Amino acid sequence: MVQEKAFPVSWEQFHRDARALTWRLAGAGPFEAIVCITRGGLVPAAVVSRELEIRLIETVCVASYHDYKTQGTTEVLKPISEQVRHLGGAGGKGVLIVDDLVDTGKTAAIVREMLPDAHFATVYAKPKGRPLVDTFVTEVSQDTWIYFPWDLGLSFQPPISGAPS
Ligand SMILES: O=P(O)(O)OC[C@H]1O[C@H](OP(=O)(O)OP(=O)(O)O)[C@H](O)[C@@H]1O
Ligand code: HPA
Ligand SMILES: [Mg+2]
Repeated sequence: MVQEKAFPVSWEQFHRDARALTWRLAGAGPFEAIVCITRGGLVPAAVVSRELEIRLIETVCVASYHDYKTQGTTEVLKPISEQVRHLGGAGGKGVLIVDDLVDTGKTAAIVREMLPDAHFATVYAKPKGRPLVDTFVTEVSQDTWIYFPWDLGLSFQPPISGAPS
């Protein structure tokens, strides 16, 4: 899909939104562990784990967008450890899965299958992936590209009215 709109997020805004996610999750627990979907889930998982005082953190390593904005085959580079898979029964009850966003929902569908009873949380959601998420903070349209602070740098911005003369 052509991404027509841009949604740039600063570190401060991301921190605020990740905290807002934690407020929404407060009544959904208790959670014994967090499974963070790398790499995008690492930053919100750090904030959520701090706020909910969860110290058992596991990763599931999934790569889907190999080129900028272009989705390729979704690869699971590292699965969820047996220790965490067996918490609270085989389905993952009491486990919180965290990612930065859900877009098409492909990544979320793969990880959900690993732990069907876990609670799935993202900071941002696009309409296609939204049904796969239990808790999120902000929805953006499908044709919006979210620019995360760890992918950005300071650069010249042309005036909104057009290119500079
Ligand atoms: O809903 P989807 O269409 O599957 O897209 C969402 C996923 O895409 C991004 O990860 P990416 O594969 O770019 O890897 P990264 O987290 O290492 O940046 C993002 O962090 C989500 O995990
Ligand atoms: O909108 C997005 N922004 C950053 N990474 C992404 N991966 C899938 N969709 C997005
Ligand atoms: Mg990711």
